[in-house]
Amino acid sequence: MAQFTRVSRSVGLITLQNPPVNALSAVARQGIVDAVKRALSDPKVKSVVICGQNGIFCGGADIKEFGTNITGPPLVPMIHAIEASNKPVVAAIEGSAFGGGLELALGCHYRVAHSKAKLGLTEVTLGLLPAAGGTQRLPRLIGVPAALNLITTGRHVTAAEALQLGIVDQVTDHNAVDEAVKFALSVAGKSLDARRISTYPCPCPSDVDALFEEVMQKVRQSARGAIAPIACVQAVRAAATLPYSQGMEREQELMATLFTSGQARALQYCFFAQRAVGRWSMPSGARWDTSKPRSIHKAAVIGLGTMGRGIAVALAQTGLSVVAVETQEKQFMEAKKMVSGMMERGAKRHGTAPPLDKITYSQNIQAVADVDLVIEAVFEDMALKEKVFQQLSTICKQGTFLCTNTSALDVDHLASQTRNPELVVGMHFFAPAHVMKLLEVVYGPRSSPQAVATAMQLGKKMGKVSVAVGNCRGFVGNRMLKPYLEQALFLLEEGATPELVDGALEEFGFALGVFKMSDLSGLDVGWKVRKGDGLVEPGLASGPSARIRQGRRYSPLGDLLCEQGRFGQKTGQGWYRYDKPGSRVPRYDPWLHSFLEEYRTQHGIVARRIDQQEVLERCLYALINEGFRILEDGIAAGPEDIDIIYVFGYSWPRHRGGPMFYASMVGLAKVLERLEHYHQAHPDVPYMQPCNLLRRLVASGSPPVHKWKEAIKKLRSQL
Ligand SMILES: CCC[C@H](O)CC(=O)SCCNC(=O)CCNC(=O)[C@H](O)C(C)(C)COP(=O)([O-])OP(=O)([O-])OC[C@H]1O[C@@H](n2cnc3c(N)ncnc32)[C@H](O)[C@@H]1OP(=O)([O-])[O-]
Repeated sequence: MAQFTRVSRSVGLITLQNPPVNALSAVARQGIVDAVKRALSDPKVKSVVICGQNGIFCGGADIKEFGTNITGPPLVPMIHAIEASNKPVVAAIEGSAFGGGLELALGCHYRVAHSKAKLGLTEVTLGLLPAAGGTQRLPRLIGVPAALNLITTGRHVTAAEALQLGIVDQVTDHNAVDEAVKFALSVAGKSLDARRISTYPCPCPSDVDALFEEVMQKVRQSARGAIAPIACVQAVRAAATLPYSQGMEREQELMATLFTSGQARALQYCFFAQRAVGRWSMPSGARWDTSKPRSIHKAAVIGLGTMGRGIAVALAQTGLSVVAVETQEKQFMEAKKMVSGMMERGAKRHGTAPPLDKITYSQNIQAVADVDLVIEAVFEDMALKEKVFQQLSTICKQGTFLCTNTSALDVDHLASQTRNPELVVGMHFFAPAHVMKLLEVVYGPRSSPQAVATAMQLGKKMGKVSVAVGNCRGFVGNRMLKPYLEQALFLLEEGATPELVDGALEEFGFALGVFKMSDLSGLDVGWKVRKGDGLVEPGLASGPSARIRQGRRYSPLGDLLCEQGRFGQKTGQGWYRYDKPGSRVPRYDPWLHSFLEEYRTQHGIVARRIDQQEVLERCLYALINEGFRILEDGIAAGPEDIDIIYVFGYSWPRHRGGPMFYASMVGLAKVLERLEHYHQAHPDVPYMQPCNLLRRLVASGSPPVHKWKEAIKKLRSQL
């Protein structure tokens, strides 16, 4: 797991060999300890280089070991031994040096990085802190403010930035290992007194207390309830205020608390779930590893509204040639300007040239004749989309994949409008499409595995986290959102306020509560859908029967707001009041509160006190219950798919691991009991009726979330 060789006569080369990312597993650590001993005891070796095989230095501690009985030599003494060595040790950093990997490099006396390498203390993203001396060495090397920034965010820095910050000593475009060997030869025999970072004083601004207070306040605000970023600040504070050995003790103490926390489990689950969704499968048995994608060189976007513009930018930024089609003159002119602006701003942020020449614009749909893939993003109207798919089917060359960006409509019905339904899939982007990471790839019963594989691969190329899901109304994300939104409205009817509901959800960790989110997306969007579904009735009848539609409880509150022209931020009024149309800061609106009171009086509802616990249970368990139905229906292959969709597309707090993981943490029996309780209290709300799958999982002993897929398969086979 770590190979020792002697190169250039006097350099001991230690190569980490633990594919795919050279993680520091027990065996790898033992390999390093043995190789270092050998290098130090070999009189022919005058200096040492540590590198990783296959162009990657080290992905850090082995995350798979966490939660198990960890054996093998611990990291901290191993790194101390390297730092204490009397022969210079140089880290040759290629690919990535993350977490414990960078901590290992910081224990070396010098660091040489390839120009394409990325470095970072990423532990915070896994609910941890850099506990192999990272919180104590990095501030000593680059100063407290810069170290705080890196450690509390876990962000990756390029080799160039690492050089500028002083993390690495040299950056090369050539082979980093060869350069590190040359470097090692040049420093052999030199004094190492000034190269052991743990002996450095910690450069600190004069007013340490004020600095940490300010940072802590910022971190608390952005952490949304996550505990690791706060522990990171506390550990760096120890570096700034205590001698190294005491700082290390504090680092270990803080890590001990984080290591066994539910948040760390949730974040590590998300890490693996994000990778697991790439290994998609379809009910037909088609899979990621047996389905070959086709390469896409030229793509088209039809419809340049908000979504279409974002999709066109995302495609062009990937390097594809894009044909952007908009038939309406006004929208066409506006979109051209907006798309160029978006690309210029993106390029400025990344210090690159905007890919303006990648996009050609047309007002004629015939312009898509020679593209490999089309993404339709016209208005969410089935008749309109049907027409577009019929046209595309005749215009496009043989074999062109036809994708729809619909957020809820029937993908299979659209496929039925074409000559080759197997080429049709959904590519459901989230707004703004060039920024948001999530992509739902929706397959219908006739979508070919190749069409799914191609959309998944294109999503990956665009930097998206793509999740393959089955076809149903709203797919996974929006289907689960419906009962969540519905409960929020029922809570208002019964006595809650938008402030109370949003407060509870934001305290749970959502970036925005449900009502602030609705104001941001526009209340008219759902109104149009409900009208289409025949749910909206004009005027305001009173009494309980006015709140039953299609045989189930219905709240017309959202419709009533829309009738008043209150569409949310865009009109300056919605569930909150805004200073002017387009403003983003929600303010308490006395009108809304009187409106709610009048509404309750009219319907004979006596407002009652509702607490945050009830808000969370009703909104979240209704959503989770629908998640179980989605699993039962086979629309999502496993809980990981649902959780990743919620974390990346719906701002579900990552440190709570996604709704299905959260349910497993709460306990399935408890979720079931609360659903039963609320269903008894509200028998006219079918979403609250516990799903069969949930009952059966509880009956089978509530297996942990990573065993659900297997359990569901078994339960299905018993039917
Ligand atoms: C005492 C305290 C010590 C310390 O302070 C704590 C830490 O270091 S915490 C650690 C801090 N480190 C981090 O936060 C870095 C975490 N890792 C990464 O950010 C990316 O994996 C990396 C950029 C390295 C490569 O990206 P890429 O090229 O797109 O490749 P990919 O991402 O698809 O991964 C390929 C496969 O490797 C797997 N795997 C990966 N890393 C680890 C690991 N550490 N362990 C185990 N497995 C790991 C991954 O699951 C996947 O498996 P599979 O079965 O094929 O799905």
